[in-house]
Amino acid sequence: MQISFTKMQGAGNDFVVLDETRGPLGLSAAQYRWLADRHFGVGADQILSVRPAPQAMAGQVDFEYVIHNADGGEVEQCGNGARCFARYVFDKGLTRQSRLRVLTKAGVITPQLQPDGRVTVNMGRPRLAPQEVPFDSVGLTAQRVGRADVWQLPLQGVAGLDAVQVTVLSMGNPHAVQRVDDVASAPVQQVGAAIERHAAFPQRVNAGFVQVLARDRIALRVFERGAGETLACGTGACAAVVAGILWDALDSRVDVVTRGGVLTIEWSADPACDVLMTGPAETVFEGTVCIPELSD
Ligand SMILES: N[C@H](CCC[C@H](N)C(=O)O)C(=O)O
Repeated sequence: MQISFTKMQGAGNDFVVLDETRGPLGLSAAQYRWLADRHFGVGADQILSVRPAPQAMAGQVDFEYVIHNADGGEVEQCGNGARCFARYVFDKGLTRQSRLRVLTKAGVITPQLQPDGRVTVNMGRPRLAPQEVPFDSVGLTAQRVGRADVWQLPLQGVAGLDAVQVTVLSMGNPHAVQRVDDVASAPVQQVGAAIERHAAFPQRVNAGFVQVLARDRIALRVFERGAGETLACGTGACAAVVAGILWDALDSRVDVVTRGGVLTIEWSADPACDVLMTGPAETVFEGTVCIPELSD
């Protein structure tokens, strides 16, 4: 199947963007995996599909945004992708609005294009209850740090660790966030992979590693569910700042330094309040590719 695509990146988290406004391409999980493959396909952390608003929500939302991880699995939310989504539909002339209502599996988000080229997205409120993540806490113990539960997550001797201490929350997708002294030397590959597939997370999880640099600045690395470590994770940055504020370690506006760039996250510390994320969104190149017939 010959298709056109646009390659984009937001703080180094990279995407293949597909225009499905004239109808779905009907790709299989194996074909999403092929598109994401950095050797046999195009290469990306996630595949983003731009679809029209569902008929049932005409007038309530402007577009539907569907996300697949590099492993081919569909997921609820992607923050860096949301900024690229907004940049894409505006630059392609699919909208003349600079503020959009975008339907995702996790609900409606509202990206806003900024005059300086960055994009601000209202990512909705954080979900803190274990069952909303989902996180199976049966048999696990937690201690309170500030206003957060910090769970003792047993590991079978991974990287010489018997356990890690994580705060667990959802930004529509699941996150387990731990504080480390130095992100550069943190065992992200080994420990991140063990957390991603830990039995306490029935739908797996994104594993964040946070170093607090100041009350308004953190460094962050994320081992993403279905993609491995990425240069940046937008929902991971939101989750890390929410956790840090609940730990009483951060103020309400935080610059998140990732390996691919800086994101700015704002949250007022009220669980009923939405999280705002601001960051870059860039088009890298346009292309066409012939996707092989691959079934799951
Ligand atoms: N790996 C994530 C989806 C992509 C999130 C990330 N790229 C972002 O910018 O939020 C998950 O499985 O929930």
